[in-house]
Amino acid sequence: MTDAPLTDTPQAEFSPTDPVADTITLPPVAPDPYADQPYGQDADGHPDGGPLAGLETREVSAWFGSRKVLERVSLAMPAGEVTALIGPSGCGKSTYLRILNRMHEMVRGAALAGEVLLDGDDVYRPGRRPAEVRRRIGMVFQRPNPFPAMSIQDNVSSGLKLAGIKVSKEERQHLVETSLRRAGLWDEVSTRLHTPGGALSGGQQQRLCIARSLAVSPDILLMDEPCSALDPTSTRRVEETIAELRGRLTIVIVTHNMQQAQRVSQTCAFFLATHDTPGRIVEAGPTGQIFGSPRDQRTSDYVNGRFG
Ligand SMILES: Nc1ncnc2c1ncn2[C@@H]1O[C@H](COP(=O)(O)OP(=O)(O)OP(=O)(O)O)[C@@H](O)[C@H]1O
Repeated sequence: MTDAPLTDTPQAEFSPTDPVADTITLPPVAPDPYADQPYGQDADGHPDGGPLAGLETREVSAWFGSRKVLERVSLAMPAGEVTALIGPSGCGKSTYLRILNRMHEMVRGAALAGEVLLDGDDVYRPGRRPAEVRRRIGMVFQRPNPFPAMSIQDNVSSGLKLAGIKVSKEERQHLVETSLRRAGLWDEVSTRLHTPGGALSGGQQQRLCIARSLAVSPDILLMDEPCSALDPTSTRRVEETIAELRGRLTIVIVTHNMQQAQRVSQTCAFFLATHDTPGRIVEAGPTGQIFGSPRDQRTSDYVNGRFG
């Protein structure tokens, strides 16, 4: 947590016309620093490969135009764990999440200051390509967004195409199965991989989107209220998937559901903004502590439903 005066200025400004910022939709990503790395399996053919990566922000501030919406947010999101971001509407949780994988810069007039360290290396380092960052830091959105007319298996492998990753047919089939298994969807769809993604239920579609993100073997998975459009049963299934993924990759989830934050996360950060101050972290720490014995009265009021 930081409580410094408002003296910083934007260190980077972006525009949608920035050719580098546009590369998320322009495969292939070249040169590919991970070209030799097997996707979805380690050297022994087991799912996953490589060490787990953590994420950390230092003094991150953000603006939309001249309006500052985040103030010096410092937070460590431990490798292999689930970190929950909680706080009232408008306090900057989604903006913060989108800063983590360089999606913030896709908004005209957006700016930021501070550092975002993926395994100690700043994702905003000059020369670092946004598309490579977004491949290592995947994102699942509030509303499931599969390609509705595309088959289930093509939905999963579309992530590879978007990232410019070339694999053989056999590797692709293996990856589709591995990703669907890890997303907890394989048993429900293995006999109908050629049917359209749009034919699945909302909860299944969300797990399909998780599988699509997993296909490119990200280090980090960002989830922006992934269950807010789902019924309780689907929500429980997605939470089970999150629990199964824990330890395999690092997850950061925005949620308004306090029970969900307690169920799925090990670390929790409480954000708060007021009408004339930008969003900042009031308190962050082990989830048990944030909910069981918060240090700040505002945290206590929020997690106990007394405001927001
Ligand atoms: N594209 C944008 N252009 C201008 N202002 C924006 C934009 N996106 C968000 N904001 C503003 O930034 C502030 C933080 O918004 P953000 O969506 O990050 O909050 P949040 O905590 O995720 O809210 P919620 O819980 O309702 O989703 C808000 O005041 C919002 O109006």
